[in-house]
Amino acid sequence: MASLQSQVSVKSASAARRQQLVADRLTIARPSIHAFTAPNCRVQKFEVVAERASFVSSRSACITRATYHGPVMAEPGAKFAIVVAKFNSLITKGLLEGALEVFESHGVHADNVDVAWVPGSFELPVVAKSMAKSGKYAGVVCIGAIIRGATTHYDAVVSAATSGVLGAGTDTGVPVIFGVLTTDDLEQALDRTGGKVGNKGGEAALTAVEMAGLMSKLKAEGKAAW
Ligand SMILES: Nc1c(NC[C@H](O)[C@H](O)[C@H](O)CO)[nH]c(=O)[nH]c1=O
Ligand SMILES: CC(=O)[C@@H](O)COP(=O)(O)O
Repeated sequence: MASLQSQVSVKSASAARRQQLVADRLTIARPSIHAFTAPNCRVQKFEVVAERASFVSSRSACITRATYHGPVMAEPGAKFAIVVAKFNSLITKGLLEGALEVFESHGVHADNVDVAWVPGSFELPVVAKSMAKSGKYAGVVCIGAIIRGATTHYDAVVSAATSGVLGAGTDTGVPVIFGVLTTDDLEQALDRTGGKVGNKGGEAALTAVEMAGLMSKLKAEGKAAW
């Protein structure tokens, strides 16, 4: 497609030159025009100087893109699971409360949220994946609090929990949400458990509602594999 500069130059070119440029351009452009003559697409007569603008406007009139968003309210009857680590339970109990409150305020009845307790964040993935694979839940929230200690054990647990929770979702097609704090100290964790940074457990629950609704829409239109 010719640049805007060359289109402007066409106007000032001699008549003969102008005819040649038009012929060249329409030859170049014609295949593109045919590409957008869909049944509902009205192909406008292209005036050479304004050709590019007309082409773009005509093209945009022919795009029928589908766009999907997840909802903020859960579908009626949708069930969710929360897998929560006992380690650092001072924190994880607060994160769990935040998640339960958000589920309740976003259309998920308390009876439709199952809670499974595991020893530590390292154990979150195996239970999360198993529950996701059961097909009983629209989404699974994983809650943990990994707080750095004196050794590199922190890194091992963070890595395992992160990749494990990710895999539980991608392997099953069920949204599995990472509601696991990874902090340098207790204060940072408290700040994210209803403190000045909010409640990350509640945020994870909201993400679960949105993702579950999105997957439901995509599945309904045959656009999600699971
Ligand atoms: N240090 C933390 C742990 N460590 C325990 C592991 O998660 C795991 O239970 C153990 O290695 C046995 O497999 N877990 C946390 O959730 N948070 C921590 O800070
Ligand atoms: C995240 C951990 O595993 C960590 O809290 C354990 O503490 P430490 O490294 O002092 O053994």
